[in-house]
Amino acid sequence: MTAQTVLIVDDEPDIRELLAITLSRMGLESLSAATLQQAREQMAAVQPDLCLTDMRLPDGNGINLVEYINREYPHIPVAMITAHGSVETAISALKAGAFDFISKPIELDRLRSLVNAALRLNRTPEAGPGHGKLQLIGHAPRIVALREQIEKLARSQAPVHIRGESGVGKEVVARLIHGSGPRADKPFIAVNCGAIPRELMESEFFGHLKGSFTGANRDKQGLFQAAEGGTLFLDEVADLPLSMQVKLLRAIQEKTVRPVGASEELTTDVRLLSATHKNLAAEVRAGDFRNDLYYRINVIDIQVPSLRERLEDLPELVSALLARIAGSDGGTPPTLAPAALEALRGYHFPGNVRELENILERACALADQQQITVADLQLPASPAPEDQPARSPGTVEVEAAFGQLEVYLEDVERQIISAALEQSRWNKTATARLLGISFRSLRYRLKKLQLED
Ligand SMILES: Nc1ncnc2c1ncn2[C@@H]1O[C@H](COP(=O)(O)OP(=O)(O)OP(=O)(O)O)[C@@H](O)[C@H]1O
Repeated sequence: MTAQTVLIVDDEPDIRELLAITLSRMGLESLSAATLQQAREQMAAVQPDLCLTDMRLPDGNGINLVEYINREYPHIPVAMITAHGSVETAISALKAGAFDFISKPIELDRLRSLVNAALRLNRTPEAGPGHGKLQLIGHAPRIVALREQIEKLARSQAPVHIRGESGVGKEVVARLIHGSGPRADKPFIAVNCGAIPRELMESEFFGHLKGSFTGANRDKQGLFQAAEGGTLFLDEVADLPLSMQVKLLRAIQEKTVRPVGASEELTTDVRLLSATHKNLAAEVRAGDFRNDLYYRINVIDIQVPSLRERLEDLPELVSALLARIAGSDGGTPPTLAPAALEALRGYHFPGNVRELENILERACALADQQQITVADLQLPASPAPEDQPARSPGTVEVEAAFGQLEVYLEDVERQIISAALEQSRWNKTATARLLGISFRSLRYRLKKLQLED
C-alpha cells in the first residue's frame, strides 16, 4: 500500500521540517509549500490525504486556503496551525470548513492524534448520516439539506450548536454527527444540563476523588472522561448555571479537567455538541449565558425545523414510527385511516416528532383493529389563538407592499441580511453560506442595500 501524503503549508522552514519528521515517523509522506500559490499547485498535482496549513502566508492567509480546498477538494481534510492563544483564528478556520486546528508551539501528541483522526476520515466508507440503525426520517427540503450538513459536519471537529423546538430530533442530529465521523467507534455521551442538581454538577462533569466531599465514597469518573476520544452532547445547554459555565469554558479552552479533590489536571480529547430549544443569543443578551462560552460552543450553528414546517414528511414519519412501535412489540405495524392522517395534518404538534410518537403509541394501544381511526389519536383540541405560537416577525404584510413592492422587498432583504450578518458575527463568507448565496452576490447586495461598513 502506498503511504498516505500530507501537504504542509508554512513559510517557516523549521516548522515544515519538524512536521515532516513527525509525519515520516508515522509512516506518512509529506510535501511542502511555502506560499498559497505553491499550495494550490501541489493540491492540483498530488491531491494529498490531508493538508496542514499555517495562518499567515506571504501571499495570503490560511483561511483562503481552507476555503479553496473546501470548494475544490471537499473530500480532503484541512487543519489550521494557529498562533498560541489565537481563539479567533481557530474559530474562523473551523467556520471556514477546517476539520480541526492545532496551536503553536505544536505538541507532537496532539499533532499525531489530529493526523490520525483526519486520515480515519478517508477510511470511513460507511460514513454518512443514516448508516446503522439511527436515521433522520423525512425528505422535506430542509431535512435533505440538514442531512447534507450533518455529513459535512461529521468530518469536522468543530463544536456544533443545534437549535430547534422540543422533540424535533436535536439529539438524533447530534448522534448522527458523531456516528458518521471519525469518532464513531468512541463513546457518545449525552447529558441533560437541566437535570443535574447544581451541587453535583462539577463532580458530574469532571469526576471526583473518594473522600473529596461528604458522600463521595469512591472515585468517580466525570462525563468528560467518559466521553474521551468521542463526543459529549450538552443537551439543554442554556440551563447550565453561570458558575458551571465558567468551569466548562475553562475545560474547553485548556482541553483539561480537574476532578473534584484532585491536584492534577487531566488532558481530554472530546468533541462538543450542544443543543437547546431556547434562543441562546437572547440568553446571552439577558446576561444568563456567558458570551465567551456561547462563542466557543456555537462555532457552527444548525437549526432543526419543527414538524409544522415539514408536514409533507408526516406520512413517512408515521409509517416509520408505527413500524418502530410495532417492532418493539414484535407485531405487524397497524396502518392509519386516511381521515386520521388528515386529522394529524391539521394538528399543530407543539411537541413535534416526540409528540407524534406518543400519539401513535397511545393510538396503537387503543385501536381495536389494524387500522388507527381519528378517535384513537385522541388529539387535543386546537389551542386558543393566544396559545398559538407567535407569528414570526418576518411574516409578509401584503398590504404594506402595495404601491411600493421594490422598497418593501428591499426592506425584507435588508432585515434578513442584517440578521444573518449578526449571526455570523459579520464574517461575510459565513453569512453568504448561511444565506445560500455566493460571496459575490452578498457583496453586491450589501452595496445595493447600503449595508457596507
Ligand atoms: N427526523 C427524525 N427521524 C427519526 N426520528 C426522529 C426524528 N426527529 C425526532 N425523532 C424521534 O423523536 C424523538 C425525539 O427526538 P430527540 O430526543 O432527538 O428530540 P430533541 O429535539 O433532542 O428533544 P428535546 O428538546 O426535548 O431534548 C426521539 O424518539 C427520536 O427518535
